[in-house]
Amino acid sequence: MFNFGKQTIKFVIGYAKYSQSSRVAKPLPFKKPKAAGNSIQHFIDTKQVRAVGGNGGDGCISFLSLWSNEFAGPDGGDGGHGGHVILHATTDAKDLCQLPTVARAAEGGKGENKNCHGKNADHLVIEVPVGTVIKNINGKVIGDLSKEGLMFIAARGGAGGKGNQFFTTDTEQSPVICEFGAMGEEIEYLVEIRSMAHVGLIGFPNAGKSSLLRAMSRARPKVASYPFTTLKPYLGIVEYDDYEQIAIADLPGLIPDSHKNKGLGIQFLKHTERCMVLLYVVDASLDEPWTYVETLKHELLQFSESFSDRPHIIAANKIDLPGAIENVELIKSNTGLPVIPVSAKTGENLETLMREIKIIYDRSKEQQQELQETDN
Ligand SMILES: Nc1nc2c(ncn2[C@@H]2O[C@H](COP(=O)(O)OP(=O)(O)OP(=O)(O)O)[C@@H](O)[C@H]2O)c(=O)[nH]1
Ligand SMILES: [Mg+2]
Repeated sequence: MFNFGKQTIKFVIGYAKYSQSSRVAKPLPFKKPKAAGNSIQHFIDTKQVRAVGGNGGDGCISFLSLWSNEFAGPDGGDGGHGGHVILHATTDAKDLCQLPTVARAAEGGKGENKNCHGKNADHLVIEVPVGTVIKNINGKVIGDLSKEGLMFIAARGGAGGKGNQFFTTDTEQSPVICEFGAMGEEIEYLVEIRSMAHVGLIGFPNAGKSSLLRAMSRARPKVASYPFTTLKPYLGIVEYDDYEQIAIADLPGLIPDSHKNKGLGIQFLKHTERCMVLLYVVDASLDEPWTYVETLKHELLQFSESFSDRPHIIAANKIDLPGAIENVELIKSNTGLPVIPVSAKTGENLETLMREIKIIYDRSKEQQQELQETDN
């Protein structure tokens, strides 16, 4: 009926044979379990990196010899340029895990005869999160990738060497010299992320910072009744009716002498350096809670003087506990700062706190815009 070619018939027969033999049940193949050892990925926010630019390709010494012209002159081509190492800020990257400890760009290709130019190497472009700061080995800031798309050339590649054709002059028609490709730069950097939160939660351990962030946003930082539950900064986004989104950073707790590396130290405060607003969270149910605010302020100033003029308010947390509400007025009178009594547990007064944050945020945003306009 059908006009099958010879080959097609062979295939059909072969298939039938295969399906007959596959009727025999076989056990499922053994599946190797996944390694459990390194399945946890840590958030990497600082890294020391050695950036090495690619070397340029060497020039070539060559002389052209044609059937009609045995001595047709020098034709050694130039070497290609080495690649740069470039850091590129993008919102796709979340931490510095893509940044290798030694970032080495490719070398340029060698020059060839017949004046062939060596291949220019591709640049090594490494994606880092927006908010990455690049410091030299002495700790001085030399690059700040604060906006999406900004790039930083960490190490330049070497230029390609010239071939002997380049050195031909009126008096020297057959130069036997060429250049080596230049070496790429090799520079060490300290790279760190400064998160771009708008509001930073500052407080003693157990004050209820993580609980507040949980209550205000969809972030789910760990909450527990022991100190130093939060070991790393945690970001949450609060959405408002006007579609404004404010990023709030929950930070590890500060204690007296944190700047002397007590507790978890103060290095994580680098994440608050860009916060527009600081929210001091104090446990209002404790005795003399205003003294905690003074300590927090002192520790912040030990990290950076820039915190002195940062807008800040106090959230007097845990007002559901006995004795807390009486302390609110005392905190106000002792610190002279705006105090908002809240309870992260019951959600009492949270709306007032969020409204207050928005007002201060809007105000400082306007101030920043005015400053930028006057600068321009
Ligand atoms: N009663 C009451 N308890 C609260 C409130 N807020 C937080 N807590 C409790 O306080 C304890 C500490 O809360 P966390 O949110 O982990 O405190 P933290 O400031 O993030 O602490 P660290 O991460 O250790 O710095 C937990 O047991 C919470 O349940 C509150 O408004 N009322
Ligand atoms: Mg916490």
